[in-house]
Amino acid sequence: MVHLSETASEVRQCLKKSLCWPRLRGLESERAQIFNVLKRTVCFGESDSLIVVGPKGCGKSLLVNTCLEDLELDEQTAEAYSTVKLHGLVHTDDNLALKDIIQQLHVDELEGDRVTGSFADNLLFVLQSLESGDRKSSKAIIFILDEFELFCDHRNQTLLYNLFDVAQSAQAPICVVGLTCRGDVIELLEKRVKSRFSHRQISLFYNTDLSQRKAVVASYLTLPYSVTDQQERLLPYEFVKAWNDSAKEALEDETVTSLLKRLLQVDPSEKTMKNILFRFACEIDADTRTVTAKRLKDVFKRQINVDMKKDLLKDLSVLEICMVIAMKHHCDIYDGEPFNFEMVLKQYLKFASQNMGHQVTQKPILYKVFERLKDLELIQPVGGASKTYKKEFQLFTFNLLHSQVNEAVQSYVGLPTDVSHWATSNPTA
Ligand SMILES: Nc1ncnc2c1ncn2[C@@H]1O[C@H](COP(=O)(O)OP(=O)(O)OP(=O)(O)O)[C@@H](O)[C@H]1O
Repeated sequence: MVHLSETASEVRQCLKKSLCWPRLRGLESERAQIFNVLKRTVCFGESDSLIVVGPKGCGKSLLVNTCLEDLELDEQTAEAYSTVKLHGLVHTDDNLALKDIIQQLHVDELEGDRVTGSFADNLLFVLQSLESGDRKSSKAIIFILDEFELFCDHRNQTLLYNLFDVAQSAQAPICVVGLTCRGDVIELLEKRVKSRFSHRQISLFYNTDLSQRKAVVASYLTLPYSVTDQQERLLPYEFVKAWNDSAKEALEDETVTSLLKRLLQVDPSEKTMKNILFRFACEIDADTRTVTAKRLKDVFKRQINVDMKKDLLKDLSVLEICMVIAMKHHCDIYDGEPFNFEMVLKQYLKFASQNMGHQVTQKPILYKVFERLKDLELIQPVGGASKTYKKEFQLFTFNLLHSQVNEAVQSYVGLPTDVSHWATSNPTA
């Protein structure tokens, strides 16, 4: 006789397991592309470099880790390479990175030998210490640089320069793979570093298709009929069937669908969605026999209500809110086209001259406000910060939904009435 709490714990475990050990879905061509680059380095000693660019939580790490697993399983490449993983938030300077490279390559005994040489000498010495015979028989090294853009802040970009230099001049068989969220990352590279980079770039995007998102949620909520590991099976077939059927049904619920849609608009990253489902899994108790739409609604609503941007908007000053409204109006008029400070200023002045008369704020102060909104990431530069334009003409995109602005305006305590009227007025009228 199976106890109800044991069933609940088994269900929790199954769901958490599938949430924690994801398998890559789709991205076949990107996977093949990265795998081929890595394989060429490992099998033929062809050094290379590439950067995977995509927004947070879109699957960059999962994609690269899957390619590394593929490499491990491939008979031709197994054990013929070493992997070094560095992270921009951990390896905040090049010496820290070099120390970790030495540790990860298990060549610690070399550390004392070359402490007097330059960084480049030391790095090359470490890489060449793994060589044996000709280039093809040397052990290849795959460098994974997560949060790649942070390595660009290192002094003189020495690590990047040396890694790309080794890769380009084929001094040792290495492949440098950078992972970053910044689409303008190439512009962050110094000229001499940029010229050594292969310019191989792979871009990933969020999948915002609602029916595909539903299928993903369903796959995470589905319990397996057979347990593959050695555990004793506790869940009866009828229970699993009822659970899986109820999950499908709950996902067809109208409110659940609209909540999923809203979440895709607010935060399309799969990471967030998985966090919500993880919470759902944690809350499964002995009374949970099926997936109900009500439970799903509860967890999704809780997450959607924790809208960070909404919280940020709540703390803005009236002037900052005015600039946000001016941006919203610009987007309404020009159909979401990017804007620069001068364009937003024009919208603001149109309103201020009609409603505030003598209180019109000076341009330098408004520019400071604009910069603060940029620092809060409520607006985002198009194509990175360009040095060729004056900063007032740098183009930005609006990172807020109109509904977020409207809600913030409605809930703002003490906002002047003319500002709230302006927020809800039709700018094209
Ligand atoms: N194509 C996909 N297939 C399966 N899972 C995915 C896919 N894309 C994203 N995910 C899920 O999203 C989560 C985040 O993925 P991952 O950590 O690889 O993103 P990332 O782009 O590296 O994020 P960050 O920029 O924050 O480092 C993973 O747990 C993974 O389960």
